[in-house]
Amino acid sequence: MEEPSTSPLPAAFLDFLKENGLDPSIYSATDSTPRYVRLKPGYKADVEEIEDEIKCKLEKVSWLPGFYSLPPDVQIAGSHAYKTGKIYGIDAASGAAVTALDILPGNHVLDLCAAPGAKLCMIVDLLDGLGSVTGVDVSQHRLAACRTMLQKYALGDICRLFVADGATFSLTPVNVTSESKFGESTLEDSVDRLREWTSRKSWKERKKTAKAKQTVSAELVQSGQDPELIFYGLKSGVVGFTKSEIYRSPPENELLSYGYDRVLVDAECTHDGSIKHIQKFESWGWTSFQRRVLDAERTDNLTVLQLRLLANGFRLLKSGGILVYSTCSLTVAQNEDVVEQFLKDNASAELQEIEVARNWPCKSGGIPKTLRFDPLTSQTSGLFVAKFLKISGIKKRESRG
Ligand SMILES: C[S@@+](CC[C@H](N)C(=O)[O-])C[C@H]1O[C@@H](n2cnc3c(N)ncnc32)[C@H](O)[C@@H]1O
Repeated sequence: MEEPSTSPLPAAFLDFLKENGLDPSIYSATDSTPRYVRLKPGYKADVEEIEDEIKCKLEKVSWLPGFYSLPPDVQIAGSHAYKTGKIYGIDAASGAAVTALDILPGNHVLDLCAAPGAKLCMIVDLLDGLGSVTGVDVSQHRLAACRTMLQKYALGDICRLFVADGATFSLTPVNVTSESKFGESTLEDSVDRLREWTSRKSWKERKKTAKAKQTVSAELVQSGQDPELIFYGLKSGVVGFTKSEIYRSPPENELLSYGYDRVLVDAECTHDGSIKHIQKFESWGWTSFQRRVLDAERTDNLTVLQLRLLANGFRLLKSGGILVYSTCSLTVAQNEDVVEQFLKDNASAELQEIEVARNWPCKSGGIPKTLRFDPLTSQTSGLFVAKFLKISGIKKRESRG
């Protein structure tokens, strides 16, 4: 039996903070950190009604359009507004990371670590029905939760979701090369074109799922396995295409023209910036916390994964496109060190100032232009954010003189 913790922060976590040079006082305001909701566009007129229902005022977040804060103890999950998708819970720092992407309607966006999907929903809202979103996650059950969320908020139309390893995912956005795709196919395969997505599975698929359930490791996609398309909306560019057209990986040089306009790499991390996540271990057990968060070998593997995710997301970005890298860890190893190594490896990556961040309540990261949100400074969950532009290598050398 584990000893119940008396301190708000367990000793093991304090050691972790010390080892990583992080000041524990950033968590001192955790109990008063508000919770945040985003109002689905089009429901502004319903704010008063929502306030009446949850018996609490929705305070506008002055620096983030569409966001409202609530006292931390207010429950929204049972409310009609939540159940009908008028509001959804998303931390303001997460909203900031999505805002940094400068999304424009019509953009083709890749979300490389998409589940459970709060940021993906916000991305879809910002696209206003134009463009597409490709969500990728290695975890089947987490991505299934993302699919449920898209359906609940009626946001699935322009989305497709793949269970895949984001470090090797290679599919380009839909529609961009649609003419050439159709051009390559023959009349014979018109019968194989994908129809509207349905949750009803064919006998073959049911058999495959049942088999996968027998193996625990099958829940996470294995490296080298084909991406599994688990959802697509009517306007996501999948309907009417054949599988081979959708699964076509273009040559590397085509990516500069036909890659994604925007890529979000909200990478897997130790989640140490999210005290809510850390506190879950109170019930899960601090022994598993040691194993799942603090283990040095796991952290080393994580930083390798983060760099691979970032590099692959950037590879899939078109020239002139924007990538945002974020983690809810506050360690230098998972943030600034990853960014530094990535910039060394990628001559066409230019770290960008996040212009809209001028009035955001956050600090600069250890590398100029990067940002750090923490509970004390920002009244949000902890988050690191870095924004990159993809330029041509030649231009970068010129601009450095
Ligand atoms: C910080 S969470 C993402 C949160 C999500 N962006 C959101 O806003 O709800 C990190 C995610 O990365 C996923 N992940 C871990 N390894 C991955 C990999 N190799 N490829 C893709 N996703 C991965 C995890 O399953 C997890 O869902």
